Amino acid sequence: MFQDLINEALETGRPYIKEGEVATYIPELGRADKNKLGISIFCRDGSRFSCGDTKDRFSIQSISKVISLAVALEVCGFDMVFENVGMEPSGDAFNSLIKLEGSNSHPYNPMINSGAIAVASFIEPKVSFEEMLELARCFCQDDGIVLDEKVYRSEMSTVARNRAIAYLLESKGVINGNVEEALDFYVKMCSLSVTAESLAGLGLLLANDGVDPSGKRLLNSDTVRVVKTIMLTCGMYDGSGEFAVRVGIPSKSGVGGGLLSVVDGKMGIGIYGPSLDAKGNSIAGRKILQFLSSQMKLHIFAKKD
Ligand SMILES: NC(=O)CC[C@H](N)C(=O)O
Repeated sequence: MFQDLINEALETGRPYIKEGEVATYIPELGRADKNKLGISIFCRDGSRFSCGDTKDRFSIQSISKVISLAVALEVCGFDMVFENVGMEPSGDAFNSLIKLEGSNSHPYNPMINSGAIAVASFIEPKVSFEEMLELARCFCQDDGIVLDEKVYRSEMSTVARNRAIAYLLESKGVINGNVEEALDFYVKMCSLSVTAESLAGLGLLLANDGVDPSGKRLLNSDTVRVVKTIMLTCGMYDGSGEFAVRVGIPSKSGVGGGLLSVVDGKMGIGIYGPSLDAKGNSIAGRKILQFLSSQMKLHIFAKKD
């Protein structure tokens, strides 16, 4: 029954694929097949449902900002992170540097590039990339996660804009360490290869207050609460407000086509759909989640009867 609903959700999203495009500003992402579509749902009771291209690997891109924020909160602490990065939606594109000029020069939030590059600079001296890779595997329950070297090299060859952001952050005193190391760390985190299933695993961890399916606590409760709140308000970039109204499930998108969603206390949802809308969010993914949210009353403010 639930499987039927998921199949139906996927088909509800599929017609929208043609209205979007795959990202091409990172050349390697332009090679993705725009027609791919898959959804995985991992529930707290241990049941798992999948439909479509849920085992295809793609780069996590901005969804890594969730992992990095969680690790930064654990390793550097709440105060250190939020003294340097805000918690407000920016209303601008994910790669914007407009609001970095002016009196309040801090990045608006950790879910956009400027904020995540700052967060990378906080973590990088304390946690190695190899350790982050291992953490990502644990959080997602997926030992198959590796650094996608092609995507990494491709992004590094077109990284000028993020490099500009990083140096602007240094000039404002937000980044104090080695800027190039922070940038490299950020791009490597974006280049982790995941599947819709890995994202469902990560979603379940967050839905379950930071406790993995074996009962082991991987993240503090406070960390998980903060991460989910920032996902709700800022996870879909300048589309976050409308998404919160229409779907109402804390989510994070990436330009690789991934979507991570957390139905609190219930389930983690992972979607792969590389055809993106103008804001860089999976276009079919949005529609799938909207369908599931209304059919299953998953909106955080859905009337419970
Ligand atoms: N929105 C995204 O997924 C952006 C991530 C990408 N690596 C970038 O920095 O541009």
